[in-house]
Amino acid sequence: MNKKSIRDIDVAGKRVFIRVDYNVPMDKEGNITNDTRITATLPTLNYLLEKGASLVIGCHLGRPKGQPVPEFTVAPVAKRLAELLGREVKFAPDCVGEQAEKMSAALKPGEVLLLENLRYHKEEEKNGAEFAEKLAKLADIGVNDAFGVSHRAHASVEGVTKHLPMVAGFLMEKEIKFVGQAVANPVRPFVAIIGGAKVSDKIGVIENLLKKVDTLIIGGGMANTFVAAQGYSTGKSLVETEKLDLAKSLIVQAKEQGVNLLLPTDMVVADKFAADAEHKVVGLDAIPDEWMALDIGPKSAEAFAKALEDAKTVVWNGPMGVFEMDAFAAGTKAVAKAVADSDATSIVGGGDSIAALQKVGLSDKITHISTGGGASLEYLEGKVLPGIAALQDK
Ligand SMILES: Nc1ncnc2c1ncn2[C@@H]1O[C@H](COP(=O)(O)OP(=O)(O)O)[C@@H](O)[C@H]1O
Ligand SMILES: O=C(OP(=O)(O)O)[C@H](O)COP(=O)(O)O
Repeated sequence: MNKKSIRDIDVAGKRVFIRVDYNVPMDKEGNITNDTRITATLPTLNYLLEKGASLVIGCHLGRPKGQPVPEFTVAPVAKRLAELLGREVKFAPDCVGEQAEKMSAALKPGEVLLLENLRYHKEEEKNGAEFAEKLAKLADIGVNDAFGVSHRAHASVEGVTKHLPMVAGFLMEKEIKFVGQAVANPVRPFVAIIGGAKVSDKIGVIENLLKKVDTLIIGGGMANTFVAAQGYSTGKSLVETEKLDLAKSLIVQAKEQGVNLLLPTDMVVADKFAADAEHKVVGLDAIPDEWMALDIGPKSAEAFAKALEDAKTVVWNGPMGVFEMDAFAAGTKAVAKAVADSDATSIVGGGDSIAALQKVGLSDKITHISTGGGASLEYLEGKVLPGIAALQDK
């Protein structure tokens, strides 16, 4: 890596601003259901603390759209982080401003301060210069250990580096190495699997992925837009109507480029978005008007698993269905098992994808679990991620 890391800087007695990706899955009561994204940063945090730094940690949770929405407070993260570090984690109720400045100025070596959700301010996602400057005031040096957010040119990821020199943490270094290696010269057949719910965000990467992979499997919420694009009626399923033309064009591009594009041929549909919903398996031409597709069906799962049998490189982001509810977890489970059983080099990324893998107990069968979903897809596309580009050169 041609970027500086925390090994290249002296942090003794300094306040270090660390951007992390603690966008962890939570249940309705606000309990963290998977803390991989927190534990993955512990080597960086412990190293800096041992070297005599104090830490000002910035993160986001969900998409509160620039408002202080209580549901998205990172207070539960502060509690879990304190347990994992075995030391007190102070909490600043606003990530910028007088109180945050006072709290960060009072930090002694070895002390840790977690800032409230950065996305409570709209300037974070807009990469506002003033906001970035306010964040920079909180520390002497910056560290980016948030690979999962490095595809976002946000203030705490990109803008802040104009006021605070920023270097890579150990997690960032590891992600760049593993994701980069696997996709630089992939052993073929190379299969990418895309699912999940962030359709408008991630459908854009497919065009470039088609130039790299031999097979592309699409499931989860992402598949519904492709199903609708083929002319089927999708009832109340999650569909990005603005992306229907793009989906149609991607189906054509896959054919032209000789990529084996696998879309679901059957679905598990439900009468509501709930764990106790009435549900059944239907063909694509039989999705009832008032129902929604919440998982791929068994025939699709079988076809996807078959396509993974002889894969040599697999990159996967986004669950095949609403795996958090048992009735809609079978598709994700089947694909996870097929990836685990193959002898491919496998990279599975994304907060919910990691949680899905752990739920089915197959995490240790994956070559690299990446903390970034969208970030690893964009890295795989060959894009320069703004959060990485902004780090100090060696
Ligand atoms: N058919 C579907 N309809 C609605 N939501 C879905 C569907 N399939 C999967 N999901 C949801 O997608 C979410 C994960 O999407 P995403 O954030 O893109 O993945 P990741 O966090 O792994 O990057 C999960 O919470 C899952 O419930
Ligand atoms: O969860 C994340 O991405 P992912 O769902 O692609 O893994 C990151 O925290 C980025 O979040 P964002 O997609 O709301 O910018």
